This record gives sequence, structure tokens and C-alpha cells, in this order.
Amino acid sequence: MASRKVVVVKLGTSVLTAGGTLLNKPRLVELASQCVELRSAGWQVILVSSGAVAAGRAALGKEIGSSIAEKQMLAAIGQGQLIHLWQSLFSIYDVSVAQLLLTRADVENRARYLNARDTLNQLLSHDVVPIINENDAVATSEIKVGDNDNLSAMVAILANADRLLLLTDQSGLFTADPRQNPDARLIETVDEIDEDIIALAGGSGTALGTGGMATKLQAAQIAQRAGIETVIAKGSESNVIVNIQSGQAKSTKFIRFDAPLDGRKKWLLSGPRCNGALICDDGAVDAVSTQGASLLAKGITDVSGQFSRGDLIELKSLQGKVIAKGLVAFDHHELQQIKGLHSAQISEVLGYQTANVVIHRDDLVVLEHVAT
Ligand SMILES: Nc1ncnc2c1ncn2[C@@H]1O[C@H](COP(=O)(O)OP(=O)(O)O)[C@@H](O)[C@H]1O
Ligand SMILES: N[C@@H](CCC(=O)OP(=O)(O)O)C(=O)O
Repeated sequence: MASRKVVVVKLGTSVLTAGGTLLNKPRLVELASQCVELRSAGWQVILVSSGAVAAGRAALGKEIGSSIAEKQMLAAIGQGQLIHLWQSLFSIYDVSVAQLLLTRADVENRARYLNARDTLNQLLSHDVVPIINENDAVATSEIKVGDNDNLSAMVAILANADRLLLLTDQSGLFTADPRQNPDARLIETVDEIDEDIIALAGGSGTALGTGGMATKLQAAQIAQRAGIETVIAKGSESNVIVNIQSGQAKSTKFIRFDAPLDGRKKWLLSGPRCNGALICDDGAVDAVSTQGASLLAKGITDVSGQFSRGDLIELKSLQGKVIAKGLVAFDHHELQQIKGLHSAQISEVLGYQTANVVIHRDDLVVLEHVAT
């Protein structure tokens, strides 16, 4: 059991509705049976299933507006229908499922993150298929992840997954939105998600999808940095879930970075939002990004945003590139006073010294290796 590989399969609204506005039950039947086949081939499967809003619309049976409150109502109605449908389909194969509804708050807070991780691990160790969605009915904009692509990357990190499979209505990332440009070509492999790649991704081509290719690239980038391979493929392709695992389906594959991070650093990548940034000189950027050093006050040229001690912030180069993220040991007022100073001068200026480094390397996750 311990050696089984874990795959997170994200099913977009576009897949679950088969291009319509309501859930397409035959499509769900096919997908459930593929997941069961994958389990028989030795994979543990976690589903991130969109579709609550679509299911709610079907259950309500009448047209309503598209305000946030109305969508939240549809999600509240539909989530029960959705999980009931999955449960009845998996039960045909004697497979138990469990519902987990998460918000950003569940991954931002380290204690809640560990709690969600324990639940997920328990479910997997008991051979249950976790079926996850955002808790749309109660999630306000402050605590919302907002799209299930990013949520699925967070789940992949939580579960220490080997692969993230994003199923949508296209075979992967194209050189342009295929809905707008019939000449667009499929990109089969992406090594690094740089600005040129990000520029290819547009929003959703439909009224029901959230985020389009842009949020799929964000998810792939989070997963890539955490050492997880991401594949985007078309959910309507016959037997796609099984064929992807054996490399036999059209897709875009994002190569994972080969730098194993410990669990805490993976959490830094996945969940918390950054409350500010420190602008660093070339020497500090080099020390942090290529030598694995802690960030010292000496290398900081500027401070932006308002944050407290212990908050997650970004480290930027003088050119404005985000190099790393880390948990900061001083608040923004203190940093305004000590930026550019030697560590030995900190207590002189502040009148106290709570730390010698601004971000300890154990609290820092490097996003870009920059040659300065
Ligand atoms: N470069 C691109 N390659 C492929 N699809 C793209 C691209 N840019 C934008 N898209 C759009 O992204 C859509 C898929 O995202 P979305 O509608 O959010 O689906 P889902 O419900 O599966 O998350 C596609 O239908 C397509 O119109
Ligand atoms: N949580 C929402 C779906 C949000 C979402 O990201 O949708 P999609 O882009 O279609 O995967 C729902 O269940 O309807």
C-alpha cells in the first residue's frame, strides 16, 4: 500500500457538462469507471470535482441570474447532488467515496493544513476516494481559492501526489486559444512555465468555466515547483485517464522540478497569500537563489506592503522578478529601519534584536534561479 502512487484528477465543469449547462451523467459514468480501472492498476485516486453550480442549476430547474449570491445558492443545492451522483457511481464497483470541501483558509493556516492533510491520508490509507471541491456556498472572496485548478494543485501538495491531471475540454495548452484560432497547435511538453508560455494562455472560452488555461498554468507552476508532474488533457477522449498514465493520450505535460522540498516548504508554495515584498540587490538574490543562503538585512533595498512578523512575503530582484517566498522575521516598520544594514547594527537601531536574519533559509522557498 505504501508504495502506491497518488494521482489527483481535476474534472472541470467543461468535462462534467460535456459542453452543455447541466451535468452529463453518461460522462460521469465513464469517468468513474476509468478511475476504478486506474485504482486496479495500482494508483490511488483523488478527485477534484467541479460541477456543483451546474448540478444546482439542474436541480432548481429554472433560470436564475448570475450574481455571487445566486451562484452560491446553486453550489449549496448542487454539491449534495454532485456527491450523491459520484457516490452512487463508485458504489457500483464497491468503492467508497468521501466529500471534502475546502477553502483557502484551510491551506493558509498551517494547523488547518496539517489537519486536512491527515484526513486525506486517512482516507487514502483506507482505500476511499476523496472527492474535493471548494466550499463555494460559504467561501467569501477573502478566503476563496476561486478556481479548482489552483485548488487541485494545493490538494496535490497536501496529498504528496505524484501527478496532477487536469481534465478539460481541450487536449492541452495550445499556442493560442483554439476556440479563437483554428491554427493553434498543441504544445506537448513544457519544461518551464515562463512569461512566453503564460502569454499563450487565455481565460475560459465558456460562460461556465472558471479561469480557462491561465489558472491551469498557475496550478501547473505550483505543482512543478513542488516536484509534481502536471498533465492537461481532454476529458471527453475515450479512456483518457487510463491512457494518460501509460503515455498514450494527446496532452500537454509539464515536467516537474527535480528539487525535493520538505513538507513545510511545499506548504509555503501551495497555500498562504503574500502580504508584501522585499526588494533585494543582486548579491542577495544570488545568495538566496543559488547558494541556499538566508536573507540578511544588508541585501534589502526596499520594502513594500504591510506585514507582521511571521507573514509570508515575496523576495523580488531589482528588476521586479519574484525570486522566492518566505516567512519574515521582522514587520514592515522594522524592515524600513534596518534595510541595508549589517546584522550587528539591528539591535542598535531597533533597541532590541529578535533575529539575526530577515528570512531564515529554512523558511524560504526559491522560485527562480537567477544568474546575476
Ligand atoms: N492557449 C490555450 N490553449 C488551450 N485552451 C485555451 C487557451 N487559452 C484559453 N483556452 C481556453 O480554456 C478553456 C478551458 O478552460 P475552462 O473553460 O476554465 O474549463 P474547465 O471547466 O475545464 O476548467 C478552453 O475551452 C479554451 O477556450
Ligand atoms: N466550485 C465550482 C467550480 C469552480 C471551477 O473552477 O470550475 P472549472 O473551471 O470549471 O473547473 C463548482 O463546483 O461549480
